[in-house]
Amino acid sequence: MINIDKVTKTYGKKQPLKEVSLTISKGEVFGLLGRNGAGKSTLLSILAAISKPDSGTAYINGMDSRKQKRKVRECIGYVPQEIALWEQNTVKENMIVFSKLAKIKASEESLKKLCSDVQLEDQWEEKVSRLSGGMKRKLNIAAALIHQPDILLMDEPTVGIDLQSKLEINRLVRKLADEGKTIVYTTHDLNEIMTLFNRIGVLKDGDFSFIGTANEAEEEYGGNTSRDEWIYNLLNR
Ligand SMILES: Nc1ncnc2c1ncn2[C@@H]1O[C@H](COP(=O)(O)OP(=O)(O)OP(=O)(O)O)[C@@H](O)[C@H]1O
Repeated sequence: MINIDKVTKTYGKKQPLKEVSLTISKGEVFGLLGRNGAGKSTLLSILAAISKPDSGTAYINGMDSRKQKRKVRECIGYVPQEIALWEQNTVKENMIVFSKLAKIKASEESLKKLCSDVQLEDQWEEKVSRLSGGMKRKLNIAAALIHQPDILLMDEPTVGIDLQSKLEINRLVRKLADEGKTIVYTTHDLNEIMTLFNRIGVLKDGDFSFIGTANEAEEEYGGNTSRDEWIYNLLNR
């Protein structure tokens, strides 16, 4: 469970987060939306205990992300926007390095199982530099799951990848939520906005301008306009 209580973050003259509050339940898939620069990655990095709020508190499973950084990181899996892998090593070698970094004594079998959960079993011995963009994303997701986190934070995990990988990632996200993991996921993808999330939240001018289901958003912003148009309005108004 995630409880964000009046979190503020300022960078110079910019204030992407102004006393933002939100509760996300266990097993929920929450779509974090907003225009470029709205503060989505800033909020994810605070939840991941990578950066600190200037004021307010983010509680992760009841723990203060600022004061109990190490314990918070143990229950968070973070998939960053930028793919971060050792290109000259194999999938297997990458998974072993990630498990060592996470200080987890994972068996080769369990690491391979995580890769097969993201349909990468055939690439186990393949060099990362030979993988497609979608495969690299899936490997980053498998790596984020090594320490069996309760919460998965995913920053645009499907941007710029092939349709098959995207659908596989979407299915995995729903499966992980069904198993009880809490997922916060940023996207600009219209289909994901409509179908993937239990709730969506739109960050605008430092706070949530909308929190609710996609259907509720459509009722509020839809009317006679096309889907593209009302989602544009949802993000911009
Ligand atoms: N380390 C930093 N130093 C200074 N400004 C920053 C820093 N990180 C983010 N910002 C600024 O804070 C604002 C929010 O950025 P953030 O990356 O959180 O937005 P975003 O919603 O994730 O955008 P995108 O959809 O483009 O990824 C932007 O104006 C950005 O330029």
